Amino acid sequence: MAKAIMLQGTSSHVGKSIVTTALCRIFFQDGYGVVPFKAQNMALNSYVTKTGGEMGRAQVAQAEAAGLAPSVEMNPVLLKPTGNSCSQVIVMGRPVGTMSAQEYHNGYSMRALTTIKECLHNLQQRYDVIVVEGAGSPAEVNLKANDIVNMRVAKMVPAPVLLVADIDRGGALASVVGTLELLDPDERELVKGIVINKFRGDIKLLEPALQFLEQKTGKPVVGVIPYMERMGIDDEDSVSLDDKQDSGSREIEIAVMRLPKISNFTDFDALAAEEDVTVRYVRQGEMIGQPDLIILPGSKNTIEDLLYLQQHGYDKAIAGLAKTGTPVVGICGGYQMLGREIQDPEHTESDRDRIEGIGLLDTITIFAAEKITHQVTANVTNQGFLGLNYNEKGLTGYEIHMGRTQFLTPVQPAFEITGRSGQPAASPDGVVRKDGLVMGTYIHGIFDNNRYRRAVIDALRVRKGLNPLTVFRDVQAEKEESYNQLANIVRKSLNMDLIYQILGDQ
Ligand SMILES: NC(=O)CC[C@H](N)C(=O)O
Repeated sequence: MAKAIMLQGTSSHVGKSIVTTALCRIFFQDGYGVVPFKAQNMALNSYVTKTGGEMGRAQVAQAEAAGLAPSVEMNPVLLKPTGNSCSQVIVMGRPVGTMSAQEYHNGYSMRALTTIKECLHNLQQRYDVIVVEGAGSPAEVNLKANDIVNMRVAKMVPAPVLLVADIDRGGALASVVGTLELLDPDERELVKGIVINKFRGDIKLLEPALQFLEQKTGKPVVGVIPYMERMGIDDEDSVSLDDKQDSGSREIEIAVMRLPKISNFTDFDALAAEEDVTVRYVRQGEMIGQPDLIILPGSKNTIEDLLYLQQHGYDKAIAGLAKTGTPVVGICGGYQMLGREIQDPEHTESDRDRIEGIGLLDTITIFAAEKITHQVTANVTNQGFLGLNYNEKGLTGYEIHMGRTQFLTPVQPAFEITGRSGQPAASPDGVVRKDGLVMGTYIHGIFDNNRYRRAVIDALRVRKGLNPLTVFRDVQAEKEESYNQLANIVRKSLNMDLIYQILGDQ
């Protein structure tokens, strides 16, 4: 039977996910069979497992840190907000419907608890340590009755809890004391320590505050973790996307349209980490400017996001720039938008039956109720995007979509899908427009393919009269390195003896 430890926060975005990831790697380094768990996640930045199940990305990073292949048991419930206070509810990797917040909290969430219990039970049988993550704050007294992710889970496991507070924003002391005050006595009893996260400054100045906290609450401060710059580790939700800094001013500028319902924004992280690339998110009201490439990202609600582009004149701006030679890439929802029309006869995403697309590709997309979620492998043969003549076998990525795209005239596909969820496949994917300036694809994560990413960037360089760069980055190896670095920092910052003692007391 596994031992467990749970990270809960004084509010969202205090850094629970990253501390959970760090603990997963620390226990992994120390030789334990460790597994992450978060009962319910709310995020549009999802991932597709080997068997085609959808789950939150933070648990994927945690699984990788734990040396495991991600599986939906680690995050049995995923809520993907679609707009109008509704979410698509994913249970064990598959969508079970779109529900309003009311329907979910007052009717459905408690039913999901049985699944959550089963997953926990299975993981407890198979691993030595479970690192459980909560969500938001456990002290939302109005939501507590239907909570399936914080204290109810802690009691179910049962797991000792570390309460994480963000000191960077200020108010950390009050939020720790206040959170503990609002918990029921048995819940408060489960909290075994406090973690101060995102600290910058002089620790000497903080020390009296730590003593105060220990005296006031009777709980030990388990550690103070320094503020860490982004370490190339996947974030949980689009709150973090808005915190992302554009990556400086480098030779190649890629403008990514910041759609209100952007999904899978991790598609662009590997581009942003290139030394010669700036990824600039074009937020509402901002100009697109004169980038070297425009990317329309994936979207949980293609029609609403296309309407957003139209309302702000971005559709015309993109079409205008494409006309004067700026290359455009659309990924998944962005690919759908680039076509002539999108139809949603069953209203799977919005109330509209149809909407006119940006019209850069000769395609039409029709939404179907059945969702396609697969990890894919793909080949690319003579891909002429940006005038390249690019060939590579065994590219990897994943598909998450309800829409099916048809070609109105014969087109040059962008990729050839050769495998889906481990089964052989043979189907064309996407389009490269004849002039090589516009490309659409359903494959998320396509720029995580190291050689392909570099080829596209180098083609952009050549268009600008710059020489190609002779660099090769292995983003997967870099990620591994980031988990180790993270673990080193957190190990130094936390009293690991105390954490092992808390684990051992179970
Ligand atoms: N991941 C995406 O971009 C999804 C696009 C669109 N919402 C669909 O389901 O087809």
